[in-house]
Amino acid sequence: MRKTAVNIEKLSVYYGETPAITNICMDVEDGEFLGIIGPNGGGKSTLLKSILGLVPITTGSIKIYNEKLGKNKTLFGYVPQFATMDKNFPISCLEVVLTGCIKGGLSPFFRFAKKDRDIAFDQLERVGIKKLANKQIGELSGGEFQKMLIARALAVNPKILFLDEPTASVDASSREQIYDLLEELNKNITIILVTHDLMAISSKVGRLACLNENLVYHGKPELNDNIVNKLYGCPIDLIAHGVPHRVLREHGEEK
Ligand SMILES: Nc1ncnc2c1ncn2[C@@H]1O[C@H](COP(=O)(O)OP(=O)(O)OP(=O)(O)O)[C@@H](O)[C@H]1O
Repeated sequence: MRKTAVNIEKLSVYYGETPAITNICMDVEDGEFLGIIGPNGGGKSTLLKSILGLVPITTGSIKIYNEKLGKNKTLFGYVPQFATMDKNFPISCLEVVLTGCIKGGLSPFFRFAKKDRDIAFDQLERVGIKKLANKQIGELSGGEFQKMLIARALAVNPKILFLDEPTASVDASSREQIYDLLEELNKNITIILVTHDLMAISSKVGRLACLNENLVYHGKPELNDNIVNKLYGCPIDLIAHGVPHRVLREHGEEK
């Protein structure tokens, strides 16, 4: 039987008086590829950040490999939303990946060890962009930029990789490459992916969590009308396995 990588019990997170997620109970198995979907503001990023220990839990608990949260952050790799990084910042692709190797802060004359540079090069190779190591990040395409962020997250040799909308700003071919890369990485790493990409999700992930403040659905990546309506509050075009699954009603259209 597989170990439980993440165990979430009755989790609620409030920002002040505002609930972001309420009463979430969910397990993620070791080696799983979990997709999290839901409408804007549905609490997806908050769920990721609470597992990562980046936002305080209001009530409930999270355990990582059966240990209390906070004891084992080194197990985590995190690819944040694209928009959170300034592409004009003067830093090379390799240097960004090296920041993933920093442990315990920087001193004034800090230099990366050769070992760290080797790790960074290895991770760039793993994601297929080693030749771009010395390029400034402003010169990278959207897809290359995302691969660089994945390489940075891999530099800590994580057991669980968290990604927050890694395909949001990339073209169709880069999106496919990123999903192929995640599929390959999932052979050794548990993956938890937040996405709005319903087209890809059903064919790529092992299980799906649908979040709209509450956990609306958690199970096989097969969505039906009922779940979609509960989740988004309106019909949407849903495409599963690359084939039009069904065409749902337009907004405002009568039954
Ligand atoms: N730092 C914060 N302070 C106050 N409220 C916040 C904060 N971060 C998120 N929220 C609120 O919490 C709720 C959930 O937000 P969250 O970003 O987790 O949703 P999301 O599903 O990731 O959204 P999106 O798909 O738009 O990225 C929203 O109502 C949002 O406005």
